[in-house]
Amino acid sequence: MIRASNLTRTFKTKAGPVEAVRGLSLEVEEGELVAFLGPNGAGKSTSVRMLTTLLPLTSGQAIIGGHDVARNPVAVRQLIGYVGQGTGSGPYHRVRDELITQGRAYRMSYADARMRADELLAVLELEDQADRDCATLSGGQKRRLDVALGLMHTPKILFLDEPSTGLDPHSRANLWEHIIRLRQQTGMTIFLTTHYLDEADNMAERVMIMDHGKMIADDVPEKLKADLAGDQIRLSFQSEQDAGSAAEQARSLPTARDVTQEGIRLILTVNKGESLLPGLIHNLHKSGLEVQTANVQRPTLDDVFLSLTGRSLRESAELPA
Ligand SMILES: Nc1ncnc2c1ncn2[C@@H]1O[C@H](COP(=O)(O)OP(=O)(O)OP(=O)(O)O)[C@@H](O)[C@H]1O
Repeated sequence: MIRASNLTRTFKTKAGPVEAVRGLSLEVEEGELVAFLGPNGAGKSTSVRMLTTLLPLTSGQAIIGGHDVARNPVAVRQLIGYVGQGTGSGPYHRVRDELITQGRAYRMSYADARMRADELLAVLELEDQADRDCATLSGGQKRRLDVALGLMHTPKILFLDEPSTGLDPHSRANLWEHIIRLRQQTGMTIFLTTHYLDEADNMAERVMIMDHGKMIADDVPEKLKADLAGDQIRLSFQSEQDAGSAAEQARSLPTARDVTQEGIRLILTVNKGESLLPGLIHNLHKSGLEVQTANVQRPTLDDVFLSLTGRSLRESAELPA
């Protein structure tokens, strides 16, 4: 559905060229929900804008639904919906009218546009707001309207650029409920960029991580976490000496990637921590080492980014509170 090979985009600025995207290749199949993650300035928006025909490519090729974005942008635009970072609605227009105007821009008849607008108002639970000015909507309602605007022409692929940034947790969850329901109903392909690691982790079937204009990881979240980060088993002992002896024993485990001792505490980075823990405690007990406390921490996508780049995505993304 989406295929990009070797995409680059260089901006000319007074301070010199900025290589925002440096050889990006990716593939997204029909019906997939893919999240594009990366810190500020990684090149996510620039990539999405190229894929959606909004920005010319410096080099490379992008094919969307069989159409080349550079050669046949009109056909691509018919296939895709794009919801950008800023709100797309005019403040003094009524919500339903705004949707109808959008439909008319896609050459729908007034009757069809009106019907589709009412359908989307229902799906996105904006019926009660239909006759209100867009300016009076809450942040969450505005974002839902933006999504509805992007869906007026029934696109096969929806691009969402940071759809939930700035929304409170309740509105984020609500927006996601709507997006997931829409997807279940239509089987739409969804490509989104986000700063929210939990959102990418929970919602997306596949996560692509971008850094400095390049793709540095592309896989299902569970696999990225297992392969690149691993679980952390945290144990504590009665004495530093016991922790030291346990560390020695733990280092001989074939699946232990890292063993760190901090006083009476031991941190093991391993594969499949939960299934390893009971046997580990049993073996330590047999050696006369009593574990006082034990827990397993599952990795996050931030741990994946950290293991790939040595930086925390959370910090470099300057997340909103
Ligand atoms: N029109 C432009 N002119 C010059 N530089 C630009 C332009 N647009 C983007 N850039 C630069 O390209 C790089 C990538 O920007 P882009 O907006 O694609 O990143 P991003 O990953 O989407 O970041 P964010 O998460 O902050 O939205 C940045 O260094 C940015 O300053």
